[in-house]
Amino acid sequence: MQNAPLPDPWPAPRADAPVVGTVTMPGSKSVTNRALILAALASGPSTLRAPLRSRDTLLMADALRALGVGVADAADGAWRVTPNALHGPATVDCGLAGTVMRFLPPAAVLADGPVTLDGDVRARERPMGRLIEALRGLGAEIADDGRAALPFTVAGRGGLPGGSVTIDASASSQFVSGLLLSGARYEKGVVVFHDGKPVPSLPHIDMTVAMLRDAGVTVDDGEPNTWRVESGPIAPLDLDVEPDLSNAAPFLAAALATGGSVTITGWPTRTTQAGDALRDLLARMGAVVTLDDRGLTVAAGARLTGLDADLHDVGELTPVLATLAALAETPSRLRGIAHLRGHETDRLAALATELNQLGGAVAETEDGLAIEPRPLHGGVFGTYHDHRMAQAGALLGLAVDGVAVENVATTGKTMPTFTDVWTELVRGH
Ligand SMILES: O=C(O)C1=C[C@@H](OP(=O)(O)O)[C@@H](O)[C@H](O)C1
Ligand SMILES: C=C(OP(=O)(O)O)C(=O)O
Repeated sequence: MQNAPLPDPWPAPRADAPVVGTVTMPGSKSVTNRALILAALASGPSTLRAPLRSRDTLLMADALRALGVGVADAADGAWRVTPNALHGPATVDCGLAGTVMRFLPPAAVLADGPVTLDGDVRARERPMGRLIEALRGLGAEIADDGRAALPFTVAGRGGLPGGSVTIDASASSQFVSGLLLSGARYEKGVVVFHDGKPVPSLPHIDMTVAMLRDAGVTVDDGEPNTWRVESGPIAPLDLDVEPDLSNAAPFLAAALATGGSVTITGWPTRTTQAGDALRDLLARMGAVVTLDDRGLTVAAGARLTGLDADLHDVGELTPVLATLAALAETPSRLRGIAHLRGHETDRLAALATELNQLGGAVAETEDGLAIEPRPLHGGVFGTYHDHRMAQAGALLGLAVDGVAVENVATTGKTMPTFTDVWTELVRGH
């Protein structure tokens, strides 16, 4: 049976007691979409167990299917991916997924015909130009309408010379990850040099490198800002997808916003996921953090203090951390996150606007946010098609009367079960 559509705006549940509970997160978006690309380019069929099924990953699966790859549901919930020579003509809907718009074009150059990519209205504004230029530098032909953004058409020729390329990846680490993920299938492999302001989200590039190595690809990342991928086969994957640690952020923050305690099951003891930084960041805000056999438990400490942190490496945690900071006892300063202006929405502007509208004192700085705690009041929290803004609104609603989240369904970008899991956690059953 189909679930009833969610009300819009969605009245966020208010916590009338400390939030205490255990949550099992669905699979990681970043791992799932990397695994899909690698499996599509591998030398045999792959199995991806417990993959994330959400808008971003279903769009990636559909994109690969459009190119001739088999992505089939297995009885145990796994995805079986059967690679194939990639075919064009094909059209790809990137939605608002950075991982689709940045990981798919470097693979589409291997198709034997044209591949046209487009996405949501906002997707046409997300940074793409440097990646398009880099692919052209490696021998690809790409036709755009002069805006160096979506929509554009990759003239697949069944292969790419590859070689060395210099790219300014300061707008998104995904430019580098995209080139590395497909680089082993280029005739000369790929060497990517970054030249520009520091690359954000480096743990995500580490994840790319680790997953390539697990698939038998030789990668040298020993020099800063340089990544070398040797040409060669990609071994089939047999992978258990880790839980999504970034999507765990609002659930863990719920404990701190309400004086409670939340456990996320299956938290990996070793991971390249950026969300692992929550252990340190939440502890710096006063949480008691325990990683043991049950998973990761975050419990409220004596005080919820503000945070002074550089989030350059873990920018996707910002909407939840900024919202928690607005509920803290002392001011916060979040730095190193100018690139968030090119995310699902301009997240710095969106957070300042929405928190201030409910009584907050949030100022945009050149590279982040300055947050002064203030008593907040209810109202509609706008989300700008941004799943993490919707999570932020839900978090605020735990501690502030009368918060309603506009278009909470946008959480389906990475967690279609968000409102169900959230409501169950808050209600305690
Ligand atoms: O490669 C990835 O899976 C991601 C990289 C990061 O992108 P940026 O480097 O554009 O911030 C991150 O914010 C995004 O949520 C996922
Ligand atoms: C920045 C994000 O997504 P994307 O993969 O679309 O860039 C995010 O999930 O916070």
